[in-house]
Amino acid sequence: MVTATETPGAHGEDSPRESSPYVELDRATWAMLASETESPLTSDEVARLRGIGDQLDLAEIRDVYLPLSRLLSLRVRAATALHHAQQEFLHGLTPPRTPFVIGLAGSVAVGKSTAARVLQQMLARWPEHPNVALVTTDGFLYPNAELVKRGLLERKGFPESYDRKALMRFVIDIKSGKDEVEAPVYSHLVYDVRQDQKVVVKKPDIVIVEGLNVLQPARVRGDGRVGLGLSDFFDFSIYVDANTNHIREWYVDRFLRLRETAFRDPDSYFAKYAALSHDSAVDEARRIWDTINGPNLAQNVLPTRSRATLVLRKSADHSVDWVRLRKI
Ligand SMILES: Nc1ncnc2c1ncn2[C@@H]1O[C@H](COP(=O)(O)OP(=O)(O)O)[C@@H](O)[C@H]1O
Ligand SMILES: CC(C)(COP(=O)(O)O)[C@@H](O)C(=O)NCCC(=O)O
Repeated sequence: MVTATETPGAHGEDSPRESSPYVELDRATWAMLASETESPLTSDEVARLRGIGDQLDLAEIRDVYLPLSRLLSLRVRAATALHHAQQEFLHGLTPPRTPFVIGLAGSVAVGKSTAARVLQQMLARWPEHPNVALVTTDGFLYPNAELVKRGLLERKGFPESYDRKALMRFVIDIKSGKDEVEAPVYSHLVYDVRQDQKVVVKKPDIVIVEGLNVLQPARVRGDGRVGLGLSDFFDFSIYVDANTNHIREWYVDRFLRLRETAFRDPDSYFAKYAALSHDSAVDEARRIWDTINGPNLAQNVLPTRSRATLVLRKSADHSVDWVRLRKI
């Protein structure tokens, strides 16, 4: 028997206490949901998936990601059955197959990319859906030259810094079952979109779309009409969450580590920071956080959390403390 908090309770703030659409489970209760399933990843594989500063070990895989991959696999199977039933009803008016699309949102430096890579690997081990693609939305940022033209270079990551039409087209093409869909690629090293590179998604069973703003609702147009938003095409969505003060510390710590590694590359946009003293580097990282990533989190990212099907809440050491699931 699994016992859980019926309302968002101490951690939630997104809905009234009665008839909450959410159920909140502490880590131990969530872990029990997959207690009889064997973890498909070895400790070497887990080490390869770990991002800078992330706390990811076999216990995290077993307690947090195994129940999630079971739940997702169950939902993929149900979605496939529903698609087939509807296709029969519509006499083939719908595409013969449509991938299961997972949106994965959260702040800069919260560990979205590690969570997405882990899920990709774990979901690919299920024989029913071996082809799991991962696409990050940073490829859809406008190139720096265009951001400069629009006066948006200091707003990288804000909703308006993306080519939202192209991102929407990409997800619609994926959901329409196109055999091959291309996405642009962003390089953190050069801090810009790579004009010479593309990622090709071929006949995927599952696509994970990871990015800051994937849960943003559709915009109201000038004439008052509301179109479709990206998340209207998601079969499931995940928000990676943590206390904002912790995320700010993780961002600064990561900046200091990158200063010892990636920033040393002469091609790095941040090469100018490699020579900074420790204290000046901390000041610079805090400045970037306090002027760009922090305000974007508060104004655009965090307000979308209540839209997620699942919230993974991390504690100060990066391990997931509790999980909140939309139960209806
Ligand atoms: N300036 C940088 N140079 C090299 N790699 C970076 C830089 N900034 C971020 N990264 C890497 O890019 C990935 C995505 O980072 P980010 O968008 O902050 O999302 P998250 O930390 O939630 O995965 C991470 O693996 C991070 O380590
Ligand atoms: C590239 C990002 C906007 C993240 O994009 P995402 O993949 O979430 O769409 C972000 O990592 C970033 O570079 N922000 C700008 C400020 C900074 O350098 O941290």
